[in-house]
Formats: sequence, C-alpha cells, structure tokens
Amino acid sequence: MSENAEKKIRIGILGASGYTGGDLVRLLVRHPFAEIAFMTADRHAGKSMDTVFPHLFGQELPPLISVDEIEWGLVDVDVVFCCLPHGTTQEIVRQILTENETIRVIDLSADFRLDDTDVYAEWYGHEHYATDIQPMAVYGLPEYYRERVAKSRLVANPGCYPTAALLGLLPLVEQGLIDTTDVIIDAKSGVTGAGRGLKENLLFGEVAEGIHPYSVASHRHAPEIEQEIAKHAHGAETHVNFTPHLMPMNRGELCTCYVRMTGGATVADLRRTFEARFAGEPFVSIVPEGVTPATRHVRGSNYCLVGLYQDRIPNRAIVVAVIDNLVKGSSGEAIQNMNLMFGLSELTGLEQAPLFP
Ligand SMILES: NC(=O)C1=CN([C@@H]2O[C@H](COP(=O)(O)OP(=O)(O)OC[C@H]3O[C@@H](n4cnc5c(N)ncnc54)[C@H](OP(=O)(O)O)[C@@H]3O)[C@@H](O)[C@H]2O)C=CC1
Ligand SMILES: CC(=O)N[C@@H](CCC(=O)OP(=O)(O)O)C(=O)O
Repeated sequence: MSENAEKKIRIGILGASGYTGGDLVRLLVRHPFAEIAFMTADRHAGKSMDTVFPHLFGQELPPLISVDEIEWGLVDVDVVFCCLPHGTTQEIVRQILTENETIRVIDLSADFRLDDTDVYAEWYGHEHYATDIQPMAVYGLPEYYRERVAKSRLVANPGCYPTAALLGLLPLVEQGLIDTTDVIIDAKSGVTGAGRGLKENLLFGEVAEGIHPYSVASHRHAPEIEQEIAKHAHGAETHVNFTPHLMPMNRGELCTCYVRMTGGATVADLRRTFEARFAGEPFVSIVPEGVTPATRHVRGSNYCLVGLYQDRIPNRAIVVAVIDNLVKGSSGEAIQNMNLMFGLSELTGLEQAPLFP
C-alpha cells in the first residue's frame, strides 16, 4: 500500500440521493480509507441521508445540501464523485477543475465518455458544454486503462451496459479473434439502471411480469461500445448491433454477445484468450465450462462473470457477461477507479461477496 493510503480520502458526492449515489455511500461507509465530507441532492436537498435511504440508518453522514452551496475554490476534498443525470455534469465538472487545482473527479454520468464531442452532441441531443475539458477525461474501465486512471484528474466512469459488453468482447477484439463488423449485443437490465426519478414507464404495473426492448437501434451506449472496441481493433472496421431490454428486477445486467470467429479460431482459443487476459484481474472471472452466468451470481458485488459457448452455427460463438449495474456497472467501478487514483489496492472496500440467492 502506498503512503497515500495512510490518510483518509476526503470525498464529495454530487447526486447522493440517487441510486448510484446511494450505492456509493453504502460501499464507502465500509471503505477503510474513505471519509465523506459532503453530499448533494436536488429535490431532497436539506434532508438527512437516512430519510432518503432508510437502509443507511445509523451511519454518521453529512446532510444532503444543494450543489449551489459549494464554493469549489475553498472546499476541502480530494475527490468528487458526480452521480448526476447526463447533460447536467459538464459545466459543474469544468467549474470544479478550474476553480480548484487539486480536486479529482470521477464522473458516473455519460458526459465525458465519448472522446469526440460531435459524436456526443449527435447522440445526446445537445451540444457538449465542456469541449475544452473533454481531452482530460480518461475512460474508467480499470481492466483496460488502470495506468491512465491512476494519473487522471477526470475519470469518465463507463456506462453499465458498456462495462459488461466490453469485458465480454475486448479480449477477443484485441487478439483479432472475432469480426468487429458482426457483433450483436442483446442486453438486459434491472430497472434501477434508469435511476430513481419518477418515470411513468417504470411504474410497477408497467414493468412487472413482462419484458420489453427499448431504444431499439438508437441507444446511446452503442457509440460508447463502438468507440472502445475500435481502440482495440487494430484499425478494423467496427459496428455493433446493441439492443437493451428492461427486466422486471431491481438490479443486474446481462449482455449476451453473438460473435463470428475469424481465422479458424475455435471456442477453445477464445477461452484460453480470456483466461490469459483476465488471469490477474481481481473482479473478472470466466465461469467453468458448462456453467452459465446469471445476474444473481454477482448481485451487490463488484464482480463481472463471463461465460463462453460454441454456437451450433459453425464459426459462431456466444459470450455472456453479467454485472450488478449499481456496483461494477457504476458505483463499485467508480470506487475501483478511486482506489487506483489514490494508490490503494483496487480491492479496497469492494471485496463483499455477491448476495445469493
Ligand atoms: N443507475 C445505473 O445503473 C447507472 C447510472 N449511471 C449514470 O449515473 C448518473 C446517476 O444515475 P442514477 O443514480 O441512477 O440517477 P438518479 O436519477 O437515481 O439520481 C440522480 C441524482 O442527481 C440529482 N439531480 C437530479 N437533477 C439534478 C440537477 N439538475 N442538479 C443537481 N442535482 C440533480 C438527484 O437529486 P434528487 O434525488 O434530490 O432529485 C439525485 O441525487 C446518471 O448520469 C446515470 O446515467 C451510470 C451507470 C449505471
Ligand atoms: C434500464 C435503463 O434505463 N438503463 C439506462 C442505462 C444506465 C446507464 O448506464 O446510463 P448512462 O450511460 O446514462 O450513464 C438506459 O438505458 O438509459
């Protein structure tokens, strides 16, 4: 452990009253080197955290304040987690990074994930409000960018679907084992993926006992996944077909990826590649042959499980990756990034086993 680990990391959380903010607090109160200095909310500003999230009873936590109360030049924190809706984060992050020379930011929203701000504008329906800051951002998928994350002042935490899909695909892409123009990602998420704000299509009566696809052929995680695949595809053309589905469950995310193997590769080659690539990874595991990963196998944990199968169609394979959207898909991955940025073991505060069944 480095010398940085000897003192507590002082933390601010923007958007602590949302689902990712709530899970971040749940995990940070057990993190041995974390100290939460302030937390913000919008509608819930002025309340105590155990009013908004009763499961956090008995914790010594600061009250929820409005982000407008914070003077960024004066505030004494080492890192700020931004758990705000996308589109609301860019200007706040610019303010933090320009008014304060030392604070580092981990943004859980999508605001800094796309390197090309024109692509951002195209998919998010408004201009990028901090194009000058964008080049500072490092895409926070620790398994691929840990050295850059460690040095960064601005980490763009990946989307939940991209985390699962990329961990299931990138080892194969970087070894040239699959055709990057022929990738189908059939994705499924629990409803917490959509945030805690009240939305008509998330009412119990409209989600329970059924499933439906949404944002068909138009979900904004498609360009995020393509951006990252392209970075590892050695110049090969890259297209993914990505269709998300809303599942009648609280947490969890499952990506079933259909791929075409190239150059005579077999599923045994794919398995060896995964095993070698993820051998030292604390949070990614390949399930044994014959086992299928399920969202229940990672619930509440920072783990990603990957399963690999030969399709009955020759040269085609199926890769299944599961995560908990609120942990490895957002708050846990954000803490993994914080650990890297402050010289701690990536596992610190994240070793809890999945809750099963
Ligand atoms: N949920 C998930 O699985 C994942 C979410 N993300 C991303 O993380 C971010 C947070 O998501 P999530 O926690 O689910 O969202 P929620 O809707 O649950 O929470 C949003 C938070 O932001 C606050 N807020 C809302 N609008 C404003 C505003 N205009 N100014 C200041 N504060 C505001 C809310 O306060 P209040 O409650 O008081 O209204 C709340 O604390 C989003 O960008 C999301 O896309 C990323 C990966 C996974
Ligand atoms: C079930 C559900 O609605 N999930 C969200 C994804 C959550 C997420 O990662 O979104 P960001 O990229 O905005 O951070 C969605 O599809 O919009």
